[in-house]
Amino acid sequence: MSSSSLKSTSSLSKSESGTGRWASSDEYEYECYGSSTVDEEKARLDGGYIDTSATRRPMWRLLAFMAPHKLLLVLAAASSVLNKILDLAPPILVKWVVDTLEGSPPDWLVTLSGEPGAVHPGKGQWHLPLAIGLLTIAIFFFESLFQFLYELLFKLLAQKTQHEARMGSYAALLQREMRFFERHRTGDLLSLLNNDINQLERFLNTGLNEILQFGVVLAFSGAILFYVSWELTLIGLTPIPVILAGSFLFQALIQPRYKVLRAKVGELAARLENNISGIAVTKAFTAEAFEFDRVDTVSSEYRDANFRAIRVAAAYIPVIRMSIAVGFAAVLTCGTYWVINDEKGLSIGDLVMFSMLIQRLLWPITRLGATIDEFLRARASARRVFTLLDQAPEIRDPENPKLFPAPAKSHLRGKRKAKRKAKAKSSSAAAPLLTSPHAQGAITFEDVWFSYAESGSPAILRGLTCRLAAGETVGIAGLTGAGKSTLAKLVLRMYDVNEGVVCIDGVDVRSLPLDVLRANIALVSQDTYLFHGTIRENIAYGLTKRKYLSSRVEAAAREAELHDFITSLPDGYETLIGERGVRLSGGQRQRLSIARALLKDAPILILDEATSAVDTETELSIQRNLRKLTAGKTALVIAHRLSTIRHADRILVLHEGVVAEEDTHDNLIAAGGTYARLWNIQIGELFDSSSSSSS
Ligand SMILES: Nc1ncnc2c1ncn2[C@@H]1O[C@H](COP(=O)(O)OP(=O)(O)OP(=O)(O)O)[C@@H](O)[C@H]1O
Repeated sequence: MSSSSLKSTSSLSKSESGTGRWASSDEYEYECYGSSTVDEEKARLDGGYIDTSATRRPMWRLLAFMAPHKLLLVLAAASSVLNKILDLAPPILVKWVVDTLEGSPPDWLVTLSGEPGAVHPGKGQWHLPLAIGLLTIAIFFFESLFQFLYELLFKLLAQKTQHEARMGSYAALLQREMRFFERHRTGDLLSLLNNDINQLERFLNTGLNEILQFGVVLAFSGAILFYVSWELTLIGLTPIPVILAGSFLFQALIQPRYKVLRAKVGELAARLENNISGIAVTKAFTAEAFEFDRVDTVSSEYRDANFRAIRVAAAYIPVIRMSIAVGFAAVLTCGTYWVINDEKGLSIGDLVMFSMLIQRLLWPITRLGATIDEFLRARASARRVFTLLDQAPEIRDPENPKLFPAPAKSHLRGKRKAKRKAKAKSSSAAAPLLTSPHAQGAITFEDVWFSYAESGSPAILRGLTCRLAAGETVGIAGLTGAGKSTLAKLVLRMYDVNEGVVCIDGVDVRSLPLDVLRANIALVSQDTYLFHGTIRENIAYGLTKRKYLSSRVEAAAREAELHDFITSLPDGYETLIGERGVRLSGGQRQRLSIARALLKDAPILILDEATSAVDTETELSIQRNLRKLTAGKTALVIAHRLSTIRHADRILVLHEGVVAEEDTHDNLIAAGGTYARLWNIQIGELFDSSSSSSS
């Protein structure tokens, strides 16, 4: 997906800037836990979950989110309303039949027949049965038609919305900076993309329609009932305050339980995802029982959280049913009494219609609990989705992006050259035109301070300054944890510096569009990550078939010393490598990721421990090829094994957050500093290991 399409998808949300606070701040979320204290529970759930406390009115937001499908929503709602109105017609039809049989037909039937006697029941009279029959068929036909329409349209709307919400959330995730992923659990994010979005879909499939139809029933049958007998209506509606009070109580009790439930779903998903990914470690440490217990604990907590919610939900419906039954019984009792005693102007037809309509009004109220239940679940899910959509990425494209300086074109001749020169001169005497999306590759770190934590922890880089000329190959050495990989991450703008500046070709990386910046850098990182798919797809990662040539994929594999291995496989380049490349060895995975970087052919190549897992022979071969691999590129080669970088143009030694030494391998050895000490240790290790193997 291109960055522009990402922008357009995520812009569906009304993006505001994020709050930057994480889970555990929501007291409400944890207050219903009985077995542990709020503080214990908060500590357990601390970190890794989306904090939704700043997101307001999520269901209105959902409605606004569906604005592009306004017409669909209106048509679905109109069909639903018409269906429900027609559904109220049969009791009225029955009343007309009874009234006619009683000798007082409705006015319209009299008008239709021309004279009252024509509709008086008598042997051989077909007017009434035929009119009622035809009307019934017509009503049921349209009722069914509208049912078909609203079901189809609401489901269509649900499908469109869930797809857009999922893609919008995923686009928002793709744009988030590395820190976001470090602070959030993968399982929780997966749960948002799956469970929460599915919850919204479920609500739009059925819940929204139920709420709408309930409103229609309440308005229409309520009006008819009041018209017929306000006394009987009041008797019939007596359970409603009880039902409403029950619903509010239900809402107050169930809402915090659902919040915990959602957090538990995320926690369980995170635990399972983590465990399945780390299955090899679990087996190697025979920690199956340990992991089983850990999952058992989280799954039990999920079950218990569900029980707490179910207990409340299950009690709600029987309580409501009983209060409805009392109201219904009171209607039948009083109504029958009034008809027998000819009071309140109530006919038999009225009473029959009344008892049918009051049922149509009251029974849907028993569903109110389930509908509110679905609504609240959807609201909790919508809140999480909109929280994600609202938070602006910390690392994003600049508002006034710049590009790289255009390379000087010495081949421009004659008039064209003179014209360009004059134009450049008039615009600015010194500043080059920043018009090129392609970098030359000069990298500068100017007095860079950087710390991973937002505050409190010591800085990893403390005023680091260094310059890499375009086309230069620079080795980076230093003790473990010195900040070597951090340099690479800052060039790629995975993080922003706290102070100072990182420039490429003199342009601050924060001024460049992210896709332009990253398109100019090829990275082979310490942790090779391969995707499920074929070897070819992994080498050409991110490129569509139209964009790469098979011959270039194979050339890249050759340069990475992988081609012979690939062709020895029965399926060659089409071999499936399994999830994360599990069917390849560590060294093969590393070589594949080198090939992937070489195919990208970017002006800047970063090799971060790129050969740490390959055998010595392959490493020697890659080293011999290093000049070829890095020809015409700026290469930043990070290595523990100093032999990997000894032929670099220059070597920088990081120590205590700054460049402590900087020179060629030979000069650094001669200087006898940190580098020389590290080199001697490695040579010594080499010597020790070779002498012990020979003895
Ligand atoms: N995402 C992160 N969040 C917090 N601290 C981090 C993060 N990544 C690295 N660090 C810390 O920053 C320091 C520098 O890490 P970095 O990976 O740059 O070191 P390095 O020199 O590449 O180490 P090595 O040679 O072991 O790969 C380390 O102390 C590490 O613990």
